[in-house]
Amino acid sequence: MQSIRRVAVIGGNRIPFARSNSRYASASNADMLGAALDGLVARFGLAGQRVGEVVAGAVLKHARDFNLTREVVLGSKLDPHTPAYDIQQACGTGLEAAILVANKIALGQIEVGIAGGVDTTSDAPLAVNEDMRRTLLKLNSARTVGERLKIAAKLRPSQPFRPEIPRNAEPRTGLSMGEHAARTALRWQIDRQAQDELALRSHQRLAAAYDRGFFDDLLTPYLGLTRDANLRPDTSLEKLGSLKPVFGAKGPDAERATMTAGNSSPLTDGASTVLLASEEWARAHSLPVLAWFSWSETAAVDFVHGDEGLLMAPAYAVPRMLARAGLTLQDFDYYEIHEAFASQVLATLAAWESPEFCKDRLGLDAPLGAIDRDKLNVNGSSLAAGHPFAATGGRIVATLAKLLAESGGGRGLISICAAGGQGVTAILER
Ligand SMILES: CC(=O)CC(=O)SCCNC(=O)CCNC(=O)[C@H](O)C(C)(C)COP(=O)(O)OP(=O)(O)OC[C@H]1O[C@@H](n2cnc3c(N)ncnc32)[C@H](O)[C@@H]1OP(=O)(O)O
Repeated sequence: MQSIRRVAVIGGNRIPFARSNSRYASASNADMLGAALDGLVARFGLAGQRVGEVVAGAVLKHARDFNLTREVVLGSKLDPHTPAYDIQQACGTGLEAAILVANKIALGQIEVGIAGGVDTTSDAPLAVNEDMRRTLLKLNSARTVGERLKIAAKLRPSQPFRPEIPRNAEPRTGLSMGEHAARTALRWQIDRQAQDELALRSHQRLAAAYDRGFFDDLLTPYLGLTRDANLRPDTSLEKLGSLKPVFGAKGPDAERATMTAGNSSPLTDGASTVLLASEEWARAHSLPVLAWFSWSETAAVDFVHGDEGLLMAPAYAVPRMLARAGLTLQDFDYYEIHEAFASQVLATLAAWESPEFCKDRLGLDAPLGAIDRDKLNVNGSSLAAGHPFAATGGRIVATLAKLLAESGGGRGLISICAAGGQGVTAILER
């Protein structure tokens, strides 16, 4: 048996994120992931090299993209002998890909790997309705003209085109991510002002990070964008406060709705990649280590039968990970909590502060307690940058690793909520 090895985060590269149906409206997942990968290959001199594995994914994929990542690798400057495959863990995809690569490096199965993610809601896969799909499949496999004509005759105007457009909703409840989060916001009594303040801080901090050049070596301009297009440096509490609630805004609790377009992450297009390696590989290639990838945990909640919030799984994953690592919630210099919605970040923090939640749900004698909010998402997060589902993990890993390198050391916590009631978390250290 090999012993476990340290896993280095060498760096990341992403393209600026764009709001859905804007600058990247005609770019495909393959185009965007390809652009992020090309930038990473160029930055770290990987052209012609055979990398151990490339693992990436997209939440929304066309049928033609059955192994999107391999196709992107074949179109890149990496050695074509580089194995590559897709994974899918909703918004946790990018981080889960990094965990997979990190674990293989830690076990000595590969020396270097690339994790990534991409998503576009502009170029979402569109399917025909079920009847039409089955008829078209039969038509495709018909052997004779006669058979084809017989099947085609069944296509009637009464069986119209009716496309099925993917919805940002849970199949088991039919509710959107936002509607689920609105229920959680009510349960935890998350107020509007606190959500708007979190959103404002996200924009201000992301803008400041851009202004000081923090993203210069984390980002490759793409299709004319050099910054995340959702970023609004000029937003204010007044503007945010004037927006109408969009989730939880119907039904008996409509009066108490708090979630708006300003304190919810927008539908976004974009891609990210991260380079991970063994210490030996990094040394042999004279590449500095930004941070070490140390612990990870994935949890799931029963939002279907139980009363657990859809996006609350990180509230369970983090304490499990802390227990294994022998750490407390306060033992961190930075907290990167993905901002799907401001209310979901605040509900997660409230759960960790709640003696009842920590006792009844986590089985702890004492609450995990509060975190220092000044250490939360210090370079902004998804409310300002946007959230191209599978690409968010890579954005966060690269941002946190660079932050740790820049500040000379410390420890950072990553927490990402995902559809399906799951949560993916990890720790980076330096
Ligand atoms: C998927 C997983 O696995 C887990 C997760 O992460 S769950 C999260 C998944 N993501 C989502 O669910 C996406 C949620 N977001 C949405 O569906 C949409 O963005 C939304 C419904 C919230 C808003 O959509 P929209 O109405 O098209 O937004 P948009 O037109 O841009 O904004 C509405 C208004 O707010 C304003 N606005 C938005 N953000 C603002 C800000 N920060 N400051 C000031 N004004 C702002 C806009 O300017 C616009 O104003 P006008 O109407 O005057 O032009």
